Amino acid sequence: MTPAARLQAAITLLEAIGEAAPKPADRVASAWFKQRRYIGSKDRRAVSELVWGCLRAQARLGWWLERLYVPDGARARVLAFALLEQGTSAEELLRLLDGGDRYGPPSSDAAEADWIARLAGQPLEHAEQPPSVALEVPEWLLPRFEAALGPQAEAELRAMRAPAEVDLRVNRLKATREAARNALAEEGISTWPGQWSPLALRADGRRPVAATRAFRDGFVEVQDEGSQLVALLTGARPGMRVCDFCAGAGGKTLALAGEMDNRGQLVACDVLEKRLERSALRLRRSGVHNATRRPLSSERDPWVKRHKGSFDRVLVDAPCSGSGTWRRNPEARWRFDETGLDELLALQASILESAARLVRPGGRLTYATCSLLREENEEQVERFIATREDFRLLPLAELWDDSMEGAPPCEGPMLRLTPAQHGTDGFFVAVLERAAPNVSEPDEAESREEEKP
Ligand SMILES: C[S@@+](CC[C@H](N)C(=O)[O-])C[C@H]1O[C@@H](n2cnc3c(N)ncnc32)[C@H](O)[C@@H]1O
Repeated sequence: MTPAARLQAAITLLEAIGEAAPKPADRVASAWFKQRRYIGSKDRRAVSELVWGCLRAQARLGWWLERLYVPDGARARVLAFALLEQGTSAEELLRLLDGGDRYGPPSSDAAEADWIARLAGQPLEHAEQPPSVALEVPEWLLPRFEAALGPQAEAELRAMRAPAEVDLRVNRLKATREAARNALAEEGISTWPGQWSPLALRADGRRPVAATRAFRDGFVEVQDEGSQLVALLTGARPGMRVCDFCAGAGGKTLALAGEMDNRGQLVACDVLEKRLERSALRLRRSGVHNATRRPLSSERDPWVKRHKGSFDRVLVDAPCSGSGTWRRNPEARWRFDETGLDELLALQASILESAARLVRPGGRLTYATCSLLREENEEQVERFIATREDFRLLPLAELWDDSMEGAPPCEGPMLRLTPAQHGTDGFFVAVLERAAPNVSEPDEAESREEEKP
């Protein structure tokens, strides 16, 4: 592809992402590239870099376009990004636009040539941008980040603007970390051990791991190191009965299965059956034999009542704002509002309350999110404990020693991981233990009501 054709491809893809909202950008992009198999890997990387650059700089680009009275759109954004962040000069850009390349963008008019000349040489981040623009965070959310992260908020939000590393989790059922690392190296993929998880490998990210034999043979899965820690801290062990209550496409189910060494029972639940189905192939590839999938009508599905008190471990990887994963899904930050957050908070509380019923006395309930907001994390757990005398928070340091080497990365009973501090996506984990019998569940009466026809 010529540089001009790459520009045009980026404009078209950015437009497609905008039109397909709220569909996640990575899904739109992968379908878009699939329909254009003639685009080679180098060009694909260059186009993606432009598009993801624009998504990461959404607010700052918008600020610049508004300042120069430029009508907003995919073309303006891609061109502005090339000028502001990629160091393309105005002359170079105009040469590309006006060079008559049949696969390039249509040539520029006088108004466009004028703003291109004025924008060239400016920095993407400007001292006059308000903090929410410079830090790429919706204005209403900034105070919540500050409340959660204190003086670290700015550093974390800056870290969240950058792309994430490619993390892999070694599948214990098929390989050791060393064996997986060697297998990947033989296929030209360099990796190095992660900092926290004993199963983590960090890849250089320039070659697609999913195309390797090591991946197809189930030696590794792509999974952020923070997500690996959530699964490890759940403390699933061979022979246990384990429920992954919000299993989605099975990212953590796979990790739990590895910890169980294929022994015991693992049940993956979710309200989205299609998402749950996507885990089937991954479970097969990973050689997991002890997992079943259980679609739920809601968190209060009668299945929960029927299986109350029967699981040693229950993981609630709750639906959340995803505010810890903006490095991977930069567009997600603009796609939810205060009402959406309030709805999520109510859902999280309800899921936690219902999933808690599944835990046997002496068993554990793990609550996790990929959010950094206190409302979704510490406050949910504190509210739950305040109403449930039969659950107590387990100290993280103890749980950490059971599964990890080295000191835990934070103090206190709950774990919060952040991109700037830990090099992972933002995650939150709290593990609660259910007391021995004779403390009755407060919602027993209510759940009996539910079962009436
Ligand atoms: C953070 S995602 C789970 C990601 C998954 N555990 C993984 O590691 O790949 C949260 C999941 O909760 C599911 N969910 C939403 N509402 C639910 C409910 N009421 N009961 C159970 N699961 C629910 C969503 O469909 C979504 O798949």
